[in-house]
Amino acid sequence: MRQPTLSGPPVRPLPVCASIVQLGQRYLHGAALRCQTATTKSARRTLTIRSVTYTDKTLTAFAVESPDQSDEVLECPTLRDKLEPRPSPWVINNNLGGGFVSDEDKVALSSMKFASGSSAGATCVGAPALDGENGTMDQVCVPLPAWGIRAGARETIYFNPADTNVAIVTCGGLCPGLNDVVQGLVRKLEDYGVPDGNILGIRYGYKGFYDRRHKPVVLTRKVVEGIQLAGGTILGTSRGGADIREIVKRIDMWAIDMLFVVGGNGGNAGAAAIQRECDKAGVTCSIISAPKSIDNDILLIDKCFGFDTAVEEAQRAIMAAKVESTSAYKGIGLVKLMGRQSGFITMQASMASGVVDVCLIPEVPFALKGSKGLFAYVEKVLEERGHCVMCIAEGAGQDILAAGSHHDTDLSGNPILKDVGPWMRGELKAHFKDADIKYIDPSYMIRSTPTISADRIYCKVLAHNAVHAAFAGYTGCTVGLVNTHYVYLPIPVVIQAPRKVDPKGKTWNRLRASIGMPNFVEEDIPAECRVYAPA
Ligand SMILES: Nc1ncnc2c1ncn2[C@@H]1O[C@H](COP(=O)(O)OP(=O)(O)O)[C@@H](O)[C@H]1O
Ligand SMILES: O=P(O)(O)OC[C@H]1O[C@](O)(COP(=O)(O)O)[C@@H](O)[C@@H]1O
Repeated sequence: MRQPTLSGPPVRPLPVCASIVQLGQRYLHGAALRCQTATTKSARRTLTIRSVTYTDKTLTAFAVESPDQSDEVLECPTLRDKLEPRPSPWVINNNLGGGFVSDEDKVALSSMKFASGSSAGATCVGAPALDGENGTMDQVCVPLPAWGIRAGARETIYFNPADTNVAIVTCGGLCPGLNDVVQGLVRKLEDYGVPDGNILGIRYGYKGFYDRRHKPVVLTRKVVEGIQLAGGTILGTSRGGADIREIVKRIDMWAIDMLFVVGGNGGNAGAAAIQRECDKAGVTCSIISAPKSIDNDILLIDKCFGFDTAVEEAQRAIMAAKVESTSAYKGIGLVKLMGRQSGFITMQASMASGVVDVCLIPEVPFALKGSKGLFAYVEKVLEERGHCVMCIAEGAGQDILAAGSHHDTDLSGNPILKDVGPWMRGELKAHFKDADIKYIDPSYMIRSTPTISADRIYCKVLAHNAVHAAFAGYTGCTVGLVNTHYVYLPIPVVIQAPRKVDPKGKTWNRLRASIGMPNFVEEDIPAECRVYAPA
């Protein structure tokens, strides 16, 4: 495995405060970044943190300090020293009677205390601070403080709503819930008192800031009425084209006070870069993100919006595969789902369905041939059950089908993978001559659907909390659900690497146990302990 390369100034060990892990050029921030931690405002410390590059095969987990031993908070930067404090418009009725969140409120970033590293699913127990010199390179343990900032409406705000100009942009691939978030942002901004005409929707992603063909549109409560009922994004989205200096020029020119970015790892890297450029150029604009990823690959947060909808929608394809495969002699139903480097949709959709026999994800390598290989197992399933349902993530098996070949990248720098679905169908056909193989690829159908109720609520709360964050004067900050509580997190912390399924974790283990699936490579688990050992 490739070793990390370090950049930035000489490093001293950091007891708290995350290090920035970069994935190749895509997340290259250049200089070392800074983040702040504090127990109290007076004790606020600024720590220089270094830049580290890991391979995208590395699993990143957080070594969170124990809440009973530390008061340290993972702080977000603020613009407060440049702004005038003023009372929230809801002070008069104590926020409709619900009260306000204090800046001193905090949420524990970890709700687990493992007895030891041998507890099921334990990660980073007793891990020394990150880096490649310590620990394995399979998992990087990034140290984090015990607490995060609690999200929500503050009693003191730092922008005058009547004079506030706002921009909203959606970036990257589609995901259910984009319209819900846009609607939630606009409604909450108007609730604060931002006037009609002051909220701009940027068209087709970041490039909409400066592409003359796509002028921004004005968003009002009326414009966003009912948009949550449709999939996609009314603003449009795109990959690539994030010219940060041009974007900051427009932010300055249009006197934008708040920018809301609805994006994934890439869009958030862009948001972090915009925040740094604003800082450098002396432009006072609060940059807040709502983390979006259908792959569910944002670190630290419980899940991304739209993920539950995607899992739900995937059921239709999996059920079709079940029906097709059971209706044929030696039927194999093969479903490919999205997931470039993270197999969350495939794993959870397989688990939910109760009909999947084989689940393949990018995080878990497999061999096709040999006594412990995939085909030997499918043979056994066909013999015993008469049919086989397989669910495969788009990033699975790339080490076999793309071995030695070069990956092109899309406009945002994401690898364009070899298409595992048709490849797997071909391999199955060649091996199982008399099997009836039906292949289903519902990828874009899944990402373009409107949200189910749970996601609809999640999107609203994320959007509302994003608006509260901006009015509270935070910047460079994202909103996420952590252990079921809403938290403000510094953007660089959650985009250090894509979040991945832990092959040794409980969720993957639970799936394997429930579908009775072995690993398809030699493994160090004793034979008698394997869930299923093909002869
Ligand atoms: N490291 C980066 N710095 C600045 N902008 C970036 C970076 N990575 C991606 N972007 C921009 O963010 C936008 C969305 O990125 P992309 O990877 O396509 O989707 P997502 O936000 O869903 O991960 C694109 O316009 C892309 O150019
Ligand atoms: O064809 P597109 O639009 O480039 O998208 C394909 C990719 O987008 C995703 O749906 C999500 O990607 P992002 O999070 O980068 O937007 C991946 O699962 C998939 O590999």
